[in-house]
Amino acid sequence: MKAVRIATRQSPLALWQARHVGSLLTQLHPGLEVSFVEMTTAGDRFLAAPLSTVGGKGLFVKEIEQCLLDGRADLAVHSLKDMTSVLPAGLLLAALPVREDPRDALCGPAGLTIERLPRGARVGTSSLRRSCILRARRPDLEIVSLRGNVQTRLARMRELELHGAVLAFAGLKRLGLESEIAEVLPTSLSLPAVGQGVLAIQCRTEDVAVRGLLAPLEDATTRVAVTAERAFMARLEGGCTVPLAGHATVVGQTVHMRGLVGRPDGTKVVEGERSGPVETALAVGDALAEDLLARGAADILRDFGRASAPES
Ligand SMILES: NCc1[nH]cc(CCC(=O)O)c1CC(=O)O
Repeated sequence: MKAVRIATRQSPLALWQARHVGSLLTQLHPGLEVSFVEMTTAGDRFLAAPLSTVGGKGLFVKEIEQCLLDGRADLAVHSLKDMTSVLPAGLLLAALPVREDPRDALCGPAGLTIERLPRGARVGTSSLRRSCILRARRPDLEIVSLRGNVQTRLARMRELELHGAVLAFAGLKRLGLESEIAEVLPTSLSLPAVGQGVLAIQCRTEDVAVRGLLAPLEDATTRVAVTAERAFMARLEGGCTVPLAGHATVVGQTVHMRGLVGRPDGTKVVEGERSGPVETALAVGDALAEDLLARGAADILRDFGRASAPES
């Protein structure tokens, strides 16, 4: 292959991620020509409405996938976190590179921590998961909805004079915005979203040439963690406007996963964990979902689940 076209959204984070994969590919395959097909997706066009009411996280991904299916591009780079558990026929996640730091980060003035937020502080986030987790820990906090790309959210945080805002560490790091971070939240405090920090490189299943180019970017450990996390999400997606968190790590030959389902206001949180050999990653995620369902997640899904998926 002499040239590949990479489909991407036009947000600064999406462009950074696509260019990053483009440069990894040219390092691996000297002489390969890389070009970019930049798209504005429905998710980018309806920024004013809460994501859960305009069709969910699949919105950022569907048009890019159609671009691949139509042959207008050869591969796409997504944030795995933005992808639903079912992929369209004919496409696959050909490579999952080494995961970036999956933790959430509290942005705001230096020295700020979740513990030090004053009573009744106003904290920005666009995610049901982050709202639920914050409120469960600090019921006095007022959660203010922040939408849009990373820079837009930080600008809104200042405009609205919020005390702070919670964003993904990975996105801030990629954009060189680490100086905005006051506290990186441990996963024990803020359990990450399924797939957070992982880049998903997608192509047509039948395109063996592109699959060959992408193969060296694959990280086996990331694949194991993602397999557990996405099995967990798939089992729970029946009610997808519900706060959901799931994070797996691999130590030696064991995959360990924690998961959480909660009420949006944080008044109830069902949490659990599960471990098993790496070859059983799918069963680990699935069994953890079953366990949470049996211990109260099914009630939460029944009360708060709707047809569309939230941003996580
Ligand atoms: N929901 C938007 C989104 N999708 C992926 C990331 C961060 C990068 C990643 O998780 O890989 C972000 C920004 C955020 O949540 O702050």
